[in-house]
Amino acid sequence: MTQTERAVSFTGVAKAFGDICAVDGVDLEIARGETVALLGRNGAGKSTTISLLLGLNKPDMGTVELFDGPPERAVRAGLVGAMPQEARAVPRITVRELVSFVAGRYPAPLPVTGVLELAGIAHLAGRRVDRLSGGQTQRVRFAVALAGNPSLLVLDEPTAALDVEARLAFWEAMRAYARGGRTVLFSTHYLEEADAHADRILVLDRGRVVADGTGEELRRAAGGSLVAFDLAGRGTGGLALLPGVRSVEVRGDRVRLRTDDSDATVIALAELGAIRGLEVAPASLDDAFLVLTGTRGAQGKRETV
Ligand SMILES: Nc1ncnc2c1ncn2[C@@H]1O[C@H](COP(=O)(O)OP(=O)(O)OP(=O)(O)O)[C@@H](O)[C@H]1O
Repeated sequence: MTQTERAVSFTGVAKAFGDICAVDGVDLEIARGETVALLGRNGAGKSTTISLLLGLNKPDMGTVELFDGPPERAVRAGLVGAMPQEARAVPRITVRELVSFVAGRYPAPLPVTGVLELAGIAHLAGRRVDRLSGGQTQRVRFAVALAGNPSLLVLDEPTAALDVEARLAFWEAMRAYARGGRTVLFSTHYLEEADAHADRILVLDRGRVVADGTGEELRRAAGGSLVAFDLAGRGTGGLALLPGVRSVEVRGDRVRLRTDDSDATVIALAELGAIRGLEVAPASLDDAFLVLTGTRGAQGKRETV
């Protein structure tokens, strides 16, 4: 990636809080125009990564760059719009006043009315920001992030507290914004959201990037298919050595094989006569996530996908 194509760059970035290594040697690059999901469990390091990216926190080691300079410079230049997880409540001002205030601090903001419409809060324009519901507050935070018409939009768990309808409207607005060539980074716990709305998914676990690719690539990296069958009294010896098999999981009398080559695995099982209750299914993204984060199967390294 050349300098001019790069929006975000982390090189060997680490950040600890006391004994807790929140971010543990992260290298990553995000190109301009990409929509990237930062996916991970609670405590994986997503918010810390985002605060380092925004220059709100300093790394103990390594370098963070936005648009090939320090984050503070990009933020000062109005290139970044953010929606941090914890928004400070500003008492007594209205939604329109807040969005206008934020827009006024950027060199080339979007029209305030347009922002309110895009964030689905035009009907709340006159309401006080400290008297909104959780979902309404979340949409105001989105409007705040959009207000300056930033080149890079950073959203920490943007759909938390949103109901189904608001969630759909949010993603539509986010995609409309991204279509204009802007770069978007959002964090989420939800695999489906990451898969549906990002060009690329970075899976973070214990402060490290353990996988980086599209949803499809993640599924493949975690082992393409699952083959299940009934043991019917036979042993499990040798199953791990069958062609394609990556892991063997036994639950009661049923075995689940994760395999890179389900055809070869099924043929080998047929030769052993182990076909009672045979089922073949593609690995789900949930499943891939559990493998990649080491919750299921042994996996500690970054998957190159
Ligand atoms: N200010 C802080 N002081 C001490 N520990 C912190 C601080 N901020 C984060 N941590 C710890 O660093 C780790 C990573 O936290 P972080 O908030 O980045 O995770 P996350 O992936 O955003 O989690 P969540 O999905 O729950 O929001 C956690 O173990 C957390 O307890």
